[in-house]
Amino acid sequence: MASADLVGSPGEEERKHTVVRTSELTKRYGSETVVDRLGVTVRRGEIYGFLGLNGAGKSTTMKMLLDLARPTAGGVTVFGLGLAANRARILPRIGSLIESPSYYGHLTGEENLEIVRILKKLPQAEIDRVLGVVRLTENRRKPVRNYSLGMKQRLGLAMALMGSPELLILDEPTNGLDPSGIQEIRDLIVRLPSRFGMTVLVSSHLLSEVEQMADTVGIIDQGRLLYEGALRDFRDRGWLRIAVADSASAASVLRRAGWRVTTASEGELALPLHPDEQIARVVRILVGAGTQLYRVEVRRRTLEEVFLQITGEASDEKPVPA
Ligand SMILES: Nc1ncnc2c1ncn2[C@@H]1O[C@H](COP(=O)(O)OP(=O)(O)OP(=O)(O)O)[C@@H](O)[C@H]1O
Repeated sequence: MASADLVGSPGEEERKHTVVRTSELTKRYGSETVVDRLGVTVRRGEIYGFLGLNGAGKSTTMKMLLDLARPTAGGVTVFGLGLAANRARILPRIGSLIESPSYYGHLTGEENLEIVRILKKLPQAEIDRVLGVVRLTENRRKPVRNYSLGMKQRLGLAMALMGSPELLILDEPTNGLDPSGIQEIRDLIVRLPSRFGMTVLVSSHLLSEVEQMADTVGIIDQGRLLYEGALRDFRDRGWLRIAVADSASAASVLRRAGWRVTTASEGELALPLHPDEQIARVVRILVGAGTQLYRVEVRRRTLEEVFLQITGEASDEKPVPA
């Protein structure tokens, strides 16, 4: 049975809203499982941040989405079509930048794009368009070997944008760039859905980066999907930090009253975030028990804290109540 057959038959809704869906997607190299029954869903018009430490399986997954690696098991649906049986219909609608861009250093940016243009049978004007999008118009006649790393990466992005693909798959596009290069690439990516109606799947091992670009995040570790959801949901979750003179006795006062409390550090309590009325109750209980209360603050979780918690590396100094 072809692996695509494992993917459920896509309905009209699926076609409309879902651009990529993987089902039980698995890749093994020898005895090593590098992608493990992965089920991700990328929706139309969103920027999906694929986040994981180095070696988590991001590149391998992206290669399977582009038919550059064959799944050991499971399937991939793109634009509502099973990839295994519909490569010729799907792949021309995807642009990609996997690892570092391939270009000829002795040719100019324009000449490199000309090669892609001929391969994809696109009109001449497409070169001008993508050069404009990535802001390389002024440097179009320079040999690429004289480009900065950031310019080379923008050229790679321009190549991926040739022909206005509906889906763009970018593997660590800011890797190795300096802060201004990172900013440039990030700004370009963020605007793609609204400017061109594109859907973007972008991987990163940098939490701060995903946080600044993505609508949805998928966290992968050792080939497994640990979390998939709106980035907003992470930010909205948080906890209360209460600074008191004696945290041990204040914690036992609250626990006796039925509250879930952890001692964040000497002199500090941490509670899950509650609505304001409940915070007022907590304060009343503490003050009523004679606690010296110095400060009550709401702390939002950073993506990094969420990530550390999910990957089981959270330290005890950073309690993250559910
Ligand atoms: N062709 C291959 N043969 C054998 N093992 C491979 C192959 N490609 C990748 N791997 C292994 O699969 C695992 C996942 O690699 P992958 O490149 O997908 O991770 P990643 O999350 O993209 O990380 P990175 O950002 O470091 O590329 C790694 O342990 C890697 O060594």
